[in-house]
Amino acid sequence: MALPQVKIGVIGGSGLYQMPALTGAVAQHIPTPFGDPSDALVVGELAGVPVAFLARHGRHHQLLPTELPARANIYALKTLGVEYLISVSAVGSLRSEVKPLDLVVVDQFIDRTRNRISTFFGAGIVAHITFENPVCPALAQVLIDAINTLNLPDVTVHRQGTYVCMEGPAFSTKAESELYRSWGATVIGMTNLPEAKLAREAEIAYATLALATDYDCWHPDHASVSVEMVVANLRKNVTNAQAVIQQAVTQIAQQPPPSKAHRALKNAIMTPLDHVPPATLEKLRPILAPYLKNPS
Ligand SMILES: CSC[C@H]1O[C@H](OP(=O)(O)O)[C@H](O)[C@@H]1O
Ligand SMILES: Nc1ncnc2[nH]cnc12
Repeated sequence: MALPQVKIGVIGGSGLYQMPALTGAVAQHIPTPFGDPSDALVVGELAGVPVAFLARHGRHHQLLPTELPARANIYALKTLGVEYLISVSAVGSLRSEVKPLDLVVVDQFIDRTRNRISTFFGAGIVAHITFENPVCPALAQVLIDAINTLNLPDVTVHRQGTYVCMEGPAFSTKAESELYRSWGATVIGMTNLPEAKLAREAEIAYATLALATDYDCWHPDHASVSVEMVVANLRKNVTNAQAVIQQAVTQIAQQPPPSKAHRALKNAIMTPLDHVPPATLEKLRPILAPYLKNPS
């Protein structure tokens, strides 16, 4: 049976394993050439707008950051027709002004992962996407506007910030935490960078709504991060996150923001497509479709 087509995707991280506001939800199991996604993609409507939701670590939080099938996740979302992808993530704060329970609309990343595959390319096709601005500024602005429109009581929003993506699963040492602070980074997590790269390769606009849950382990006046602390703070602000997503989705549906990400491969593919092995072209068909002579 043909899959439903949905323009907006949401990846929920720690603490956001489902979206109760999603109506008419149907679970879609979408196998991909890169394996199975983290879980079924749940397709339904948020305030009347079709949305696909995916629990990043699986609905029971059973996948480590290193084990996340990021390629399958992004590929499956692309197969559904997703053009805008909102990531919701728990992060540690590396700055005193970003307090636990604050929201950060991240605009930069630093890659400290060591054991992830963050490209769809290879196997006879080479491409180099531009990644100077890893987050789609137009989609990030939608998140900021959504937060401002909601006027949530007691919520501080930071309109930009650099997210260090570490390998995990252990949290950082104090020396690492201080190192990232000396680099000027704002928050730390373990998941978003591979997703952002793969979404760009798949020409999907990507933005992150980061929920600060702790001060990692650098702050002299605050206890070091623990799962207990992260979960307690997530419980408090996951409702806010869902409200922001619903508002953002409404705004995207009313006025889809133009995004350069939607043409990210235009000048990125090095290998002439007639020199790419047919099996590779077939595997990447949903991603390469606009550039193929015979797209369907
Ligand atoms: C439960 S604390 C560490 C865990 O939380 C974050 O996950 P996500 O980005 O999916 O919200 C962090 O990256 C770690 O995976
Ligand atoms: N301090 C931290 N480090 C890495 N990932 C996190 N997720 C939430 N808090 C974190």
